[in-house]
Amino acid sequence: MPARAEYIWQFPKDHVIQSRNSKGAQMTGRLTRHIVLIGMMGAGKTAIGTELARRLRVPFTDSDIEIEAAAAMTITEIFARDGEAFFRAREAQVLARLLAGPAGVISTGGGAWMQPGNRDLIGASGMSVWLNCDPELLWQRVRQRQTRPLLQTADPKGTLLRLLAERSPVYATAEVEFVSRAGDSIESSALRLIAQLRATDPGLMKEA
Ligand SMILES: Nc1ncnc2c1ncn2[C@@H]1O[C@H](COP(=O)(O)OP(=O)(O)O)[C@@H](O)[C@H]1O
Ligand SMILES: O=C(O)C1=C[C@@H](OP(=O)(O)O)[C@@H](O)[C@H](O)C1
Ligand SMILES: [Mg+2]
Repeated sequence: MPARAEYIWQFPKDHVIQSRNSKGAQMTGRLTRHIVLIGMMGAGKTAIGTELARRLRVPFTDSDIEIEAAAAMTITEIFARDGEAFFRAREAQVLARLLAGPAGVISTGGGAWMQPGNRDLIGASGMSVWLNCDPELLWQRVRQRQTRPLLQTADPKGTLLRLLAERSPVYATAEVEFVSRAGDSIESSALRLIAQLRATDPGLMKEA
């Protein structure tokens, strides 16, 4: 039995177990591996991932939401109190735990794919999908919200563009690239993504 703090990070909380159980019957046999959404802040990993899982009737998890639940703190509070390195360690633990669970849609935080260990783990049991998004569209989506500590700088747009430039070559190593377009709704993006995933891997979704 791990110490209490490790237990909280590495194992699901009760509500996660229950939501998985209640959806388990629907889901069994439908996805042969996880669909793991990666990409920049504002690309729509959380929004499109939620809709994708709803349409596929598979469990949806988001590593940021899981971290916040385990810590009983917001991402902003975790960064402020414990720093980015602490957050990255927790993120890796949470991802490992989600990847060990039943196949579903997992939305990651924008920095998760930058860690080689995370990429290896995701590749072992999931299909990595890069939500690629135009820089201006990213900025329009993230500028409204103060929930991303990495963008709390004197020049948040410049920071976003710098991070995007640094990260894009690594994001591009994902198995699938999905281009998120300005005119598309979340719903139409999810439908287009399902079609693309089916075409990429016909064995990914098994009919129930
Ligand atoms: N077509 C779209 N695809 C994705 N997100 C969209 C779209 N249109 C509007 N949005 C909004 O943009 C934001 C995307 O943020 P989010 O899903 O949190 O991205 P991420 O998890 O990648 O940081 C959300 O507020 C979402 O409602
Ligand atoms: O890009 C990043 O390094 C981060 C992205 C955020 O998630 P979203 O990509 O869902 O906004 C969150 O994990 C944290 O603020 C760090
Ligand atoms: Mg998100």
